Formats: sequence, C-alpha cells, structure tokens
Amino acid sequence: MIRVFNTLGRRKEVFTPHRPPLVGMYVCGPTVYDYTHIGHARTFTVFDAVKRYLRLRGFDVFHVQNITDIDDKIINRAREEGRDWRDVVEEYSRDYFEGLRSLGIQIDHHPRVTDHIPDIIRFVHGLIEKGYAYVAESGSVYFEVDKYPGYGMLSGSLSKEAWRQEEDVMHEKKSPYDFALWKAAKPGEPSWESPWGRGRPGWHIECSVMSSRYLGSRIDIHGGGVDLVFPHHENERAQSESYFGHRWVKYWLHASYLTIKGEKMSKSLGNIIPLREALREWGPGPLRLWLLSSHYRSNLDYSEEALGQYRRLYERLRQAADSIGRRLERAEPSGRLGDNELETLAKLKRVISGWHEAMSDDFNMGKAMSSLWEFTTTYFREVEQTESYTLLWLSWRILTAFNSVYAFSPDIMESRRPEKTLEDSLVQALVDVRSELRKRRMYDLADDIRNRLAELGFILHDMGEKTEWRRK
Ligand SMILES: Nc1ncnc2c1ncn2[C@@H]1O[C@H](COP(=O)(O)OP(=O)(O)OP(=O)(O)O)[C@@H](O)[C@H]1O
Ligand SMILES: [Zn+2]
Repeated sequence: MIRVFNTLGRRKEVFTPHRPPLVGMYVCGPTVYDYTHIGHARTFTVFDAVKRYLRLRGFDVFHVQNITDIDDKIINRAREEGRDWRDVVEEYSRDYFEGLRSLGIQIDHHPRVTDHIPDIIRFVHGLIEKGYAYVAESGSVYFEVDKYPGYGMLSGSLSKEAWRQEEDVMHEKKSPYDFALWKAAKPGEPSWESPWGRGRPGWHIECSVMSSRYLGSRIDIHGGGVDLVFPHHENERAQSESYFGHRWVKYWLHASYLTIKGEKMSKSLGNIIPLREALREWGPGPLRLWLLSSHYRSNLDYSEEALGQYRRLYERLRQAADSIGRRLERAEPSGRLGDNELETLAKLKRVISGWHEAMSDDFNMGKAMSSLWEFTTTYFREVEQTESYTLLWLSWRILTAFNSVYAFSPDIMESRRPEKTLEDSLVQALVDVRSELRKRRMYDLADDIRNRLAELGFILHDMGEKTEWRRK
C-alpha cells in the first residue's frame, strides 16, 4: 500500500489511481526563457523518482510534462536581447532537454503550448458557453472565479482579498481575482487568430488543456513545485472542474524548494546555479542522489559538503555493483547458509523492506536514503567477505531496485543481460516503428504497441525522442 500526501485536504491518503495499474501523471514543466537551474532540477527529479517508484511497484505510469513556450517572460527576454521569441525558446528548451537527459529523467510526452492553440481556443470557448468565463472589451477572456464554489480549497487561503491577481488588467475584470484565459494581442507580440480577435493563451489554461488531451479528464497525479499551488494550480483546478463538471485531479503533489543559504533558488533573486554547471562539477549520479536525499516536501539547502558525501555514496554504490557482478560470476549457488550469513541475510532484508516502507509512506526520500547507506555498509563489511551466492544475489536485487529509482548507473541493469537474442531484435524493431509513429504524432498506434509489449513483459521508457526498453 502506498500513501501520498494530497495538498488538497492536506493529509495522507491511500494511493488508488482511477484505473489501476494505469497512472496518469502531469507535472508543470519549465517556462523556457533562461537556463535550467538546480532548483528546477530538484522538482523534476523528485517527480521522476515518484514515477520510477510507482513503476517499480507495478504501476504503468504515463508522465506528461509540458513546456511553456509562450509567455510574458519569453517575450520580454526576446525583446531585451533583440531576438525572435522562437530562438529564445529553442535555445533554452535545448538546455532543458540536455539537463533531463543527463539526469536520466524520462518523460513520456512533452507537449508545447504553441502546438495546442486550437485545443485551447475550444476549451476557452466551452468555458464561455457554460457561463464560467466572459469576454472583456479588449478581446481578452477571463475566468469568473465567483462562479466556481471550490475556489481557494487547494491553496487553503480563505480570505478573498488574498486571491487578487493580474492587477494590471483590473479595469476590465468583473472582480480582482478573475484571471485571463486568453489575452488580447498587444502590438508587436506573437498572437493567434481566435473568435475574440488575435491574442494568446493565458498561463494557466495550457495545463488544463494539455493534461486532458493526453491523460483524459480525470488525472491521478498532478505535480509541480510548491510555488505553483497559488495561483497556478488553484486556477487550473477552477477552470478544469468547471469545464468537466467533475473532480479533475485525484492527488495533488507539491515539491518544496531547493534553497541556497536558506533562500529559494530563483532567477529573480539572482542566486541560481545552472544545472549544466552542477552537472559538470558533480556528475549526474551524485547530483541525482543528493537531489533525492531529503523529503520532497522539505526544502533542500545547497551544500557542497552534502554533495561531497553523495559523491562518496555514488562511488560506493558503483563499487558494490562492480564487486557483486564479479563475485556472482564465480560464486557457486549453495543451499546452506551459516549463522553469520543468515544474520546478514536478515539485515539485507531489513534494508530493502525499510526502503520500501519509507518510499511507500509518501515517498519519504530522506528516510529512504538511509537504506542506501546501510546497504553499502552491510555489503562491504559482510557480504563481500562471504562470497555467498545467496547474499550476492540478494544484494544485486537490492541494488537494481535502488537503481531503478535513483538511476545512479544506467549500465547496472544492462550488465547482466544475456547476449542479444532474436527476441531482442524483434522488440527493438517494434520499438523503432513506434518511435517513428510518435514522431508522426500517431499516438494511438504508438500506445497500442507499448501496451501490447507490456502484456508480453517488455517495459518501454521514452526519453525525449529516444525509447529504451527492458524486461519486466
Ligand atoms: N528553487 C526551486 N526549488 C524547487 N523547484 C523549483 C524552484 N524554482 C522553480 N521550481 C519549479 O520548477 C518548475 C519550473 O518552473 P518555472 O519555469 O516556472 O520557473 P521560474 O519560476 O521561472 O523559476 P525562477 O523561480 O527561478 O524564476 C516549477 O514546477 C517550479 O515550481
Ligand atoms: Zn501547470
């Protein structure tokens, strides 16, 4: 049983997706107007780990993470630098994808706002028809917050005064807390045709539209950083539930901040460490372990000392993998274990069950991390000396379980695979055909291949345009 802390209601709940074992997870991705920093990386790595753990427990998670490729911040950056806004988007999305790839973050689909303008217009139109939105004189469309009774429940801020937003357009809104679904074009800004004149989407509508396009109108997990609870997620929730007429997201999960000297790492505070610099300095393995070293709902403060410790842990895990691999090759399976070995066996079992216990309790990553330390200690102090096949084999299984979440070593899973067989080649051929279908946006057929392969025991992981596969 897995329990998760739901921001909506602020309590832990048993995790039961709408259609087990399928899990639809939507995470708010970046606005691509600057380099990805390690604060963003923390949130993205946390949700990657959540997904990987759910997969380890047998759920088939489909992870959608959007790219906001049109927004005031992008337009301003392009203006400041005298560039086309599309160049800005191109440069920083490349940096984002590069970061994801290095950190082993696998996302199944990365929808972009500008590819979904007709869907967005349809959604906004639907909200107007249902009486939840109105068109202002300028041609902007606003959501009428007073029409949605559940407003404020997610963020828990009760005072209506605290809901004020989008102050610059106060004059044309019915109330100070209404927010834009569609923004009328200003001269020189990118814009699209719509029934209300040229304009562009507001920020919040994109996530309601793209999440339902790929995951349906009932989503199991919606994630993002805690800074998104208000107003972004509150607004997403208001417009989606008004549109669909039913509960939209089952579990709202929010990751806390990566801080530096106690302050949120943020471009506006000028205290960021770009992800690519941190990757150069520490390498993806240690960085990823460190990013997952404290509870996702607690802040993680930047510390070179801590990163140094995780570099050591990373080395220890790699050495353990190496050592187990070599020893397993020469160890002979034998039935009997001596008393010391039985004790070590019990210890290893406690390590893995402690880890599962922590991860099942709202992905308590801080506590779970202690199991990795315990494992390396037990392995080097006890297992390595015994050369016992049973202990080595169990150690291997524990390490691969850890690796499937922390991804400290992509080659661990691969190294014990037998020689390539005809079966491997056939699966690879299907995976290649599916990649081509995805490129052509024929997602139905692509999903069909994925599901059929899953039934046969092959799990596919999409990493941008590349797809990797493994046996269940
Ligand atoms: N310091 C941080 N720690 C953890 N998550 C963060 C941090 N900063 C941003 N995020 C998360 O990263 C994701 C992408 O954020 P977005 O592109 O909107 O960042 P941003 O607000 O432009 O960044 P910044 O705060 O640096 O200006 C969001 O889910 C956001 O909550
Ligand atoms: Zn969003």
